[in-house]
Amino acid sequence: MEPNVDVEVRVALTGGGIDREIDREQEYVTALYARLDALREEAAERLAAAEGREAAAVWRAEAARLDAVEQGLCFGRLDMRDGRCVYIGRLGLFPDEGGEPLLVDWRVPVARAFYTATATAPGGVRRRRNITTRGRIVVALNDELLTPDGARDEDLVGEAALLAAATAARTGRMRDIVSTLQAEQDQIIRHETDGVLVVQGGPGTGKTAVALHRVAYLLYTRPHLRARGVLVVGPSRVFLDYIGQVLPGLGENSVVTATIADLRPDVEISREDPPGLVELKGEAVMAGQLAAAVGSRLRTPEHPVEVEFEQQVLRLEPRECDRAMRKARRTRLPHNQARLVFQREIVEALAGRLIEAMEAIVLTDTGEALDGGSPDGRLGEADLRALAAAGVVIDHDTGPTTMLDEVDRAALRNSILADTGVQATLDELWPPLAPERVVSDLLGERCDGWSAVDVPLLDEAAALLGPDDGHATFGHVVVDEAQELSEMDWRMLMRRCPSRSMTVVGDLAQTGNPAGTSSWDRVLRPHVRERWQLARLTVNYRTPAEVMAATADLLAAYHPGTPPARSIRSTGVPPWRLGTTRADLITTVADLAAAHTDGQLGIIAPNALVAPLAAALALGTSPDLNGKVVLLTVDEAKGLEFDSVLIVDPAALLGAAPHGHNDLYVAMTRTTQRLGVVHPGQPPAELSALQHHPGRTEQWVIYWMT
Ligand SMILES: Nc1ncnc2c1ncn2[C@@H]1O[C@H](COP(=O)(O)OP(=O)(O)OP(=O)(O)O)[C@@H](O)[C@H]1O
Repeated sequence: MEPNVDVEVRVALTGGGIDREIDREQEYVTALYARLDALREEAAERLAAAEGREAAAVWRAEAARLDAVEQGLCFGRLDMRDGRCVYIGRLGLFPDEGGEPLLVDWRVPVARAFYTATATAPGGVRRRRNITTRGRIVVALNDELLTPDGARDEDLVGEAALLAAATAARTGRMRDIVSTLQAEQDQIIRHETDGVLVVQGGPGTGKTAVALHRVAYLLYTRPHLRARGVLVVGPSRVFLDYIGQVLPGLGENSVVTATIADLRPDVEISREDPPGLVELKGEAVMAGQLAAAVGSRLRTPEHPVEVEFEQQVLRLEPRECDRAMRKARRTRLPHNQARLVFQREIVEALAGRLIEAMEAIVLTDTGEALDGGSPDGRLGEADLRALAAAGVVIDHDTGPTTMLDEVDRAALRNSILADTGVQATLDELWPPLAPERVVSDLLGERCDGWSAVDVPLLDEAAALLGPDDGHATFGHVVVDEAQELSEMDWRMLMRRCPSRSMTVVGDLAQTGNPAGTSSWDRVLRPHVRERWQLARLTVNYRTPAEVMAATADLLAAYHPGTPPARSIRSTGVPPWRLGTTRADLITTVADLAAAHTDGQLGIIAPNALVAPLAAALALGTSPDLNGKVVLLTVDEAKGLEFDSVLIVDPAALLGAAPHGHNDLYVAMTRTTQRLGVVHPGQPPAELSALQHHPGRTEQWVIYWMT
């Protein structure tokens, strides 16, 4: 597809015309950087002056924000029909003396037209200009005149700049797209909902990019979120590393990024579960089972319980235990916290019994306690009559009416509580529990390490038991590759986000986790009922049309209702396959990798082949995103992209997991330019659309030629 630059503009921006325009913009951009430098200097001075005081943090953050916008400070300009000219950039800049802004922040309403104005709905804009800079130098301008006969493709704005970004070589780190955001993306970024916004879109439609820009937008427009915190959840550490530069590049350094497992750093993960178990452990019924397991540890005695305290035997009646238990449960506190209520009630009952016994002891007028009567020291009516007859004067008026004051009573309760016999009884009736114990008892497994899917179970147990100091909460949570989360993961995440303000992005056709989802409604409704909305992204900015065409059968077969995302470009290079033998598989991949020179190559292989391939390619078994060749599993490749992708043994990918077809789809859509598939034996039917590469195997370099 040709860049959609209006013909008039092409004419205007050729030869001397464009040079003059670039010079003019350079002057303006230079002035913007001068202003930025002045602000940086001021921030540095203020920081130095505030060092050691609380204000230092504010100035440190400001200095970081100003540093972050160095690249691409200004990237756009709107010429309005009313004659105004608005420069758009990564932050707002004002003249020293105040007045009209020199540069407006991309997040303010006036900047919105830069992303949404079209020839048919220009919104007061006459011309949109994309300004491309390298360092502080203006290197290109792309103009669109928003006249009725202007743009040809109403879906794409700033098309030349967009295509330049889409075809640029990848670096192993995601870049922000603030200068080329498209209208359907902008709409999501600025969506006003307070509830859950789900963004469903095919591969490469910008879901990750949009979610991260939405975070920057929300932090700008809802400043209270800075204090309450924003969490971005991704599928793997590799992925979080891949996206790690985007928010800092947008001036936002305060966001927490984590995988689900990272949210419980106290749990050490040392093993993997088979798919069947992963699926089982991810189901929401596990929460009910854990709650039932905790509840089943309470014991209401059928007969009185005898408690020994300081050589006395006290009896706790079943109804007293039952009452205490009901009172504790009514608090709806977690198990270990409700236990304190139960304990207080039981201690109170025992103390009451002792106090009653003590107060029943009758004193003489000289203050002596009279022994006798029943075994607990009580004197019955008959005893008293006998004593009176014996001439003992009982002091009913002046003698102390109670032996124990409040301090004595409190001391008595404390010593009951501290008594090991009493504690043993309490533990029997309402045992204190630890999450690890509850989970391992329920799973019936030896507790010899945890898998990643145990984490939400442990978190659930921690929440049931309380107090759970191990979890922070956030004002907004972004979930990327959200189709991978199990029902138990969702429960864990919802506990981190009491406000239920979330941006959830994913693609149901890419679900690889056997416990992942095939319905947004099913996973969200239990937590937010109707408070969620669906937005869609429809344009694929990553994968060339030729590659998407090769995935069409796969998508149609397994997700018949899902419309494919439309690629914005084609490369003219068809994806290819190469048959080999199992014996030659590793060396073939190594030869192909050695012949790849143009950009970054991602090799996506079944788990079992990672170790032998790593050895043959002299790579580590964990992916290194800085490498020219990156070796990864499909799980690790989720959300990532490479200039070229080589898929190894697709049949093994298809067969490895219940969602093998989705895994193959994910693997095929990671490329921005070229895709090759190496298969031992016959290719799987799902790849019938791929042509065998005509090249000869001794000329490996041909395979990557475009
Ligand atoms: N408006 C845009 N301008 C320039 N590049 C864009 C734009 N939107 C998306 N891209 C680029 O397209 C690529 C894919 O984006 P992203 O990873 O966010 O897609 P995704 O929908 O999350 O993909 P997937 O589901 O396949 O992981 C990235 O390189 C991103 O920078």
